[in-house]
Parts: sequence; structure tokens; C-alpha cells
Amino acid sequence: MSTLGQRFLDSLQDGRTVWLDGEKVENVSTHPAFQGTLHTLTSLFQTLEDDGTREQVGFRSPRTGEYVHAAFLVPHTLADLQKRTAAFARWDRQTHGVMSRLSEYARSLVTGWYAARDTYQKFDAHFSEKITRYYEQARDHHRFVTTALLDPQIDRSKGPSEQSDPDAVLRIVKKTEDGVFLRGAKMIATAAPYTHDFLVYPFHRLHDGDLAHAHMMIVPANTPGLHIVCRESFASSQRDAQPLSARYDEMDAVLLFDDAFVPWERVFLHDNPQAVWELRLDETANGLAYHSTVVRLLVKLEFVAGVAFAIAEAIGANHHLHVQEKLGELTIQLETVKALLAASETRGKADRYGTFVPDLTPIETARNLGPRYYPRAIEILQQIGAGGFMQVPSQAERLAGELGGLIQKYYRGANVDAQDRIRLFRLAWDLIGSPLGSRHELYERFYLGDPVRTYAAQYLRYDKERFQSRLRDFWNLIAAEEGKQDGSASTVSV
Ligand SMILES: Cc1cc2nc3c(=O)[nH]c(=O)nc-3n(C[C@H](O)[C@H](O)[C@H](O)COP(=O)(O)OP(=O)(O)OC[C@H]3O[C@@H](n4cnc5c(N)ncnc54)[C@H](O)[C@@H]3O)c2cc1C
Repeated sequence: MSTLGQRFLDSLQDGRTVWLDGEKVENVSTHPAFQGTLHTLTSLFQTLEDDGTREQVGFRSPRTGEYVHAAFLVPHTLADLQKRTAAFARWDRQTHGVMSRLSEYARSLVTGWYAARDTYQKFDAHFSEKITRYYEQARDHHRFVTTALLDPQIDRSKGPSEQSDPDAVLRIVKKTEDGVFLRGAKMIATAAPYTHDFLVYPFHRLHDGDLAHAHMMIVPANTPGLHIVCRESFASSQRDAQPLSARYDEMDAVLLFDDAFVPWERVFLHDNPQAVWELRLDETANGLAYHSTVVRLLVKLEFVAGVAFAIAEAIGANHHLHVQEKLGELTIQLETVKALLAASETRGKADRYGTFVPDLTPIETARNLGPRYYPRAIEILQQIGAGGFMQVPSQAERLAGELGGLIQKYYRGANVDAQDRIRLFRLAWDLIGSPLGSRHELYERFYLGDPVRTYAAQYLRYDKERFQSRLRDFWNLIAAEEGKQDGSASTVSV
């Protein structure tokens, strides 16, 4: 195993409190629920050490000279931005886009806040030095980072300070000279059991009455009083039968803060709804972070499309017009996301600090297409494979057993033998029907926020004036024509 991979596994023995199936997990790195996923992560860390890949995945830290992940690269040119793309794509391809929290998203937020740090000095005189220290530490020590932004779904009809239980929404309950005590919970934090740090801040806008909830912190996973409560594991030990579940179950968890102590060094903003909202909307941080998710979306859609093409060919369904139409739809998805990604990069611009930020409009468009494209791609897979997903024997060994000859005969496809057909349909079922597959559909629908509100936000933020002015031109044209007809030449302003 690579040095970095081993270091990563060792670092998880840091006194964190992880709960799974009602029990405390003594050692995350040896627990069967996390084995497959951690094995995958250590193989990704390896790419930062191998001569053939480290230049693609990383860059040399200006402080240590060691290769660190390109999610920490502050881009100053289009080439820098594309270097980030290539690094994300390398890890995404290695995991087929199925692992979505490889830390790139949260690391990119940190990188963006660091690059735009001077903006937030007006809210806290220590912001700049604190985020610089954290950024450098996270970059050089390969900190694995994730986000934990939503409060638990107790009563969504009420705001933070209207809840009947004051602890329903994460809040600061006590401040001391050394730091703050937090009480409440956050959901969902994907990758939580093996994350080093959580970015914690409110996802939705807060108001002046919500001061105690208006904070931004970076909370270490081993914080005393922090409980990481996992959902049931979807990991499988059957590497052949459930190839994705065996390798890529990114655990989701709820974080319970039971008067958890966070030192001031890790409290970046507090008691300030406006400051927290500005940071939440920061275009540099969001541009870099969302950009990383679009790279992954593309790789994942490519993977699903590849499976769909293979299934259609394996059973000869690709000769039917409506199947071709559906496979064509998948290619349209790919080309649309690819074009949006390219547009975001080539239309990128330097912000006022000189950071080259991708254009947010195509990024947001791709981000909003994801929750519709992915479930549709899964639906297309179902429509093409149909009952074939159930034409899979429960044990691969049956191929060589008593019924072997018959299975070879009836489980084969149009252009594949029984073994390859069974393997392909098992993989597809892991995408569409396994607990992991269902979780992925839910993930793609929601991971970047409620799609209803993200669509609405795209409309609200859109530059609509140019369409209004075209409409005005049209009314003026009509008025001019009417004026000519009745002999008057005046135009009308609308
Ligand atoms: C698999 C998975 C992994 C995730 N991983 C992470 C992660 O790592 N980090 C992280 O921070 N988050 C993560 N999330 C959480 C994600 O950000 C939220 O699911 C998403 O923002 C939607 O919020 P919610 O789940 O609280 O839904 P809710 O906001 O509770 O919405 C529930 C329903 O009510 C409606 N609704 C609720 N309130 C309103 C309102 N005010 N206006 C209009 N409609 C409303 C919604 O449209 C929806 O239909 C993950 C989610 C999933 C499913």
C-alpha cells in the first residue's frame, strides 16, 4: 500500500466516535462495512505518489515540495482550471463517477474561500489568517473533508428560531475564551466515518433572529461530543456479484453535536447571518466546487451509458428503433454536459483577486440537469434490460454446476456468452436495483440541494433584462408599423 494510503488509514484512529448498527465502531479502518471503500480510497491516494499519475492528479506544495491534490490548486489561468478538471476526471474515472465525495467538492470550497479570503475580513479580522492556516494544513496533510449543511428534518415549515425545541437546529450554546460549544445535529454528511474535517454552516439563508445558528466552522471528526451516526451499510463482500457495492459504498451519516467543543481557530464566522450567507454564495468557492461535481457527473453518465449500450447489444435490442432513440437520449445527455463543462471553462474569468473562476451559468445549468438526467438514465437502463435483470442465477458457480450446460445455453446473449451476460446484468442491477443503486438515484436528485429550489434560483438569478429589451424592440416595431399605416411616425416606449 502507498505511504499516503497507510497514513490515511492510520489517521482514522484518532478517537472519533462512529456509530453503526447501534454500536461504536472501534476501528473504522478494519471494520467490514468500510473495507471496500477504504481500499478504493487508498488506491486513489496512490496516484499522488506514482510517477505516472502524480503530475496529473496533483501539484507540488509550495511549502513542502510534495505532491498534493489539485483540488487545492488556486487557478490563475484557463490551463490551471483544466489541470483541476484532469485531476478530478482521473479519480472519477478510477471510480466510474460512483464515488462522489472524494473530498474534491469540500476541498474546492476551502480553496475558493482561501483565494477570496480578503472579502471576509470585514466580518472577522481573523478570517484571513485562519482560513490560510487551515487551507495550508488541509492541502499539505491531505485532509479529507466533507460538508454537513442541513439540519435534521424535524419540521421544515418552521425557521430555526421558531422550532419548539431550541436544539432542533445546530447552535452555539456557550462561548469561552478557548472556543464554542455546539448543540444540535447536521444531516447528511457523506463519507463522514472516514473524513478528517466537516465544513459546517447553514445551507439556507438565516435572519437576524437566528444569530446563534449563523456560524461557519470546520469541525474535526474527533471533536469530543461529536457522534457520527451511520445509516445501514450497503457495502457488499461479494466483489463479483455486487461490484459497485463492494467497492464504492460511501457511507452517509448524521452528525450529533452533544455540546461538542470547537476551538476559535476553527470558528471562521459566528453570530452573523449576512456574513454566513455571503460566504455560502461565494462565487469563487462555488464556481470551483460545482465545477468538480460537473466533471464527476459527466464521468458517471458516461459509465451508465456504457452499461446501457452494452446491455442493448448483448440482447440484440439495439436493433429496435425505440431502443436506439433511448440510447441516443443518453448520448445527448453526455454531449450536453460535456459542452456545458467546456463552456464553463472557456467562458471563465479572473475574479478581483486574480483567481480564474469557471462561468457559473453553464455550471449551474449542468448542476440542475443532473437531478433529471441521472434518474432518466437509470430509467432507460430499466426499459432496455427489462426482465433480463431477473434472468440472473443467484450464484455464479451454477455455470459450472449440475445445470451448467443449460445455463450456458439460456443465459447467453446475442453477442456474449452466459458468463459475460450475467456479469453485465449484475453490474447493471448494482446500479439500478441494489440498496447502493437506489441510494445513488436519491443522491443525484438531492446532493446539491432541493432541485425545486435550485431550478427556481437559476431563474431568479438569470439575466432577464436582455429578453425584456428584445420584447420592447418588438413592441416598438409594431408601433412603428401602425404609425406608418395611419400616417404618424411615433414609437411607443413600454
Ligand atoms: C444520499 C445523500 C447524500 C447527501 N450528502 C450530503 C453531504 O455530504 N453534505 C451535505 O451537506 N448534504 C448532503 N445531502 C443533503 C442534501 O443537501 C439535501 O438532501 C438537500 O439539500 C435537500 O434537503 P433535505 O433533504 O433536507 O430536504 P427538505 O428540505 O426537507 O425537503 C423535503 C421536501 O419538502 C420540500 N420543501 C421543504 N422545504 C421547502 C421550502 N422552504 N420551500 C419549498 N419546498 C420545500 C422539498 O421540495 C422536498 O420535496 C445528501 C443528501 C442525500 C440524499
